Amino acid sequence: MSTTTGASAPRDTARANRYVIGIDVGTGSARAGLFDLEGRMLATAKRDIALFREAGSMVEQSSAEIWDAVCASVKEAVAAARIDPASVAGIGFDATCSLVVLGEGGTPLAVGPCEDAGRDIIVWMDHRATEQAERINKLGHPVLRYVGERISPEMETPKLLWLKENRPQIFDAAWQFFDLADYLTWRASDDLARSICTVTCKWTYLAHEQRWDESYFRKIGLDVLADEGFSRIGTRIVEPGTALGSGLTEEAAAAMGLVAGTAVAAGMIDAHAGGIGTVGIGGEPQRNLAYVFGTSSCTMTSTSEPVFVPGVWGPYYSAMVPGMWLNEGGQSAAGAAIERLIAMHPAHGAAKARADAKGVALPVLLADLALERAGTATEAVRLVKGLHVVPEFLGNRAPFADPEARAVIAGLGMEDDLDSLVALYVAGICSIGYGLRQIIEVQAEAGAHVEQVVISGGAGQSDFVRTLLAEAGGKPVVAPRTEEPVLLGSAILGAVAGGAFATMGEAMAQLSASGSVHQPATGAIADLHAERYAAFKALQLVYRDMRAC
Ligand SMILES: Nc1ncnc2c1ncn2[C@@H]1O[C@H](COP(=O)(O)OP(=O)(O)O)[C@@H](O)[C@H]1O
Ligand SMILES: O=C(CO)[C@H](O)[C@H](O)COP(=O)(O)O
Repeated sequence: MSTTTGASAPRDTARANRYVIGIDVGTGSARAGLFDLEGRMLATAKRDIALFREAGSMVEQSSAEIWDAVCASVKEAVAAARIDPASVAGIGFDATCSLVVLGEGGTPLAVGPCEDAGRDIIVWMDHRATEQAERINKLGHPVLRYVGERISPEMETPKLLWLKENRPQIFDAAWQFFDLADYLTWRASDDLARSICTVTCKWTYLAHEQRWDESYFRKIGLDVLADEGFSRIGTRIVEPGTALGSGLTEEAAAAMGLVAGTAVAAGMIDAHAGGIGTVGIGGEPQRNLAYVFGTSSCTMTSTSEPVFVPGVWGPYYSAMVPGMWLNEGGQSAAGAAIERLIAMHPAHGAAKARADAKGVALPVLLADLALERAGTATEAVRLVKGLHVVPEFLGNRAPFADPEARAVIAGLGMEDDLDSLVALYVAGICSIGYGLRQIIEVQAEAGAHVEQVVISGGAGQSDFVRTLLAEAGGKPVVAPRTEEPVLLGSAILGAVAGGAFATMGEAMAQLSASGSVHQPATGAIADLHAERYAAFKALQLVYRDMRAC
């Protein structure tokens, strides 16, 4: 699928007819967006990518498939925009924080028991390393202060430990372990540099001290990585947006339909690219909480000084906005939780057929139906009538850092009609908003205050969702001007690497702007959300106490 828009040429002649490309690899798809140097997207293209699930919370992907999807998307976007490939100043990559395992010469290695080398990625949402994470947490090493006190099984060191303990032949044979974004920049440029963003947020690199902590690796049982001088996980750590190697290799350029030597930027995790594409709004990143609502959700808060919030990842130095500290929260399942919630309802099949016939995704159809039935997005909460959801199907990422938390649904009846499915959908979206509110409150108590939420991600494109999040979450939700803030964030990296802007700060300030603003609820609707938020917290708590039996 690709789309083109008929934007007029940029006013600044030095910047006219020069373009940048952003690539975003989410959980479900790889996408490329081609932007001019005023932040307008001229074309985009997308390829879906496969996800393989196995018993034991295992979720795997293929790096070769993802690379091919990236190249095909770039080629299609460039062709759709009808630009001269030589006018592309730079290319940036973001991706989910999944672990790629490659053997000598870059050959894929099977990460799981199915022994399929076509599955060489342990996906971020894979919880196979929960036991390893728990063991690491019990050791209480000081680096854990910089991951919100508790390492998550979604991070890379527990996953590496799992590989070493469960698939030692693969662990030993591995030539490089990459975060997915770093794998992509290596494929593009042949440069093994890692991004500060990936290794600080997911691998325990201490960016504020510019070092790995050897004692951590030794203490948790990954001493071999320290013995090797970290050569398999990264010895050159660079700022996102740094120009890598000599730009695109001949091979990568041919696969993408671009010119060899085109600047390739050190990349970022996808949520962080969403942050870069949005927090520059208003010129004061610390006022804005970047909320990236896709398969998962991420809350990205920037501060000048480190703020330690137990249960919220970080503080990470310079991992998103250069020179600022980052706290990262959110939920492991957000869009995925809504999908799971509605899939359980008896009317799901019929509703899905209706959505397919209209050519829209089911959550989009349900949002339209809720709006139709309620009259306004604000009134939609009244459709919910006693239905409460805690959507923690894949644990609580923040503020409890509890991967074993589970979802609660209260108030179900025998209804099997479309209206009750619509109500369940609305209750689910409200609960995503209550989870956001809980993180904002806990962070504020610790000293990280935000004034507004700037939204990105696939689910964040819906005005209905934005309004409900503002009303349930209790903060204004600002939609960026661009319809693709994550792709824009990634393109900003490419623009800096290509020399179109001197710094990330300059590029962010010039290319991000706000669109619509959705205000928190007032009056009776605010009271209703306050009551429902209290119910959300009560259910969360009561289930935590009873889940062992
Ligand atoms: N209106 C909506 N309401 C709820 N969820 C939505 C809506 N639109 C999209 N989504 C969800 O957003 C997710 C896709 O977002 P996207 O950012 O493209 O995903 P990713 O980058 O994780 O692959 C899916 O889980 C999808 O169901
Ligand atoms: O952990 C994360 C960021 O730190 C993300 O949740 C992960 O990368 C998946 O992203 P998405 O929901 O966009 O597919």
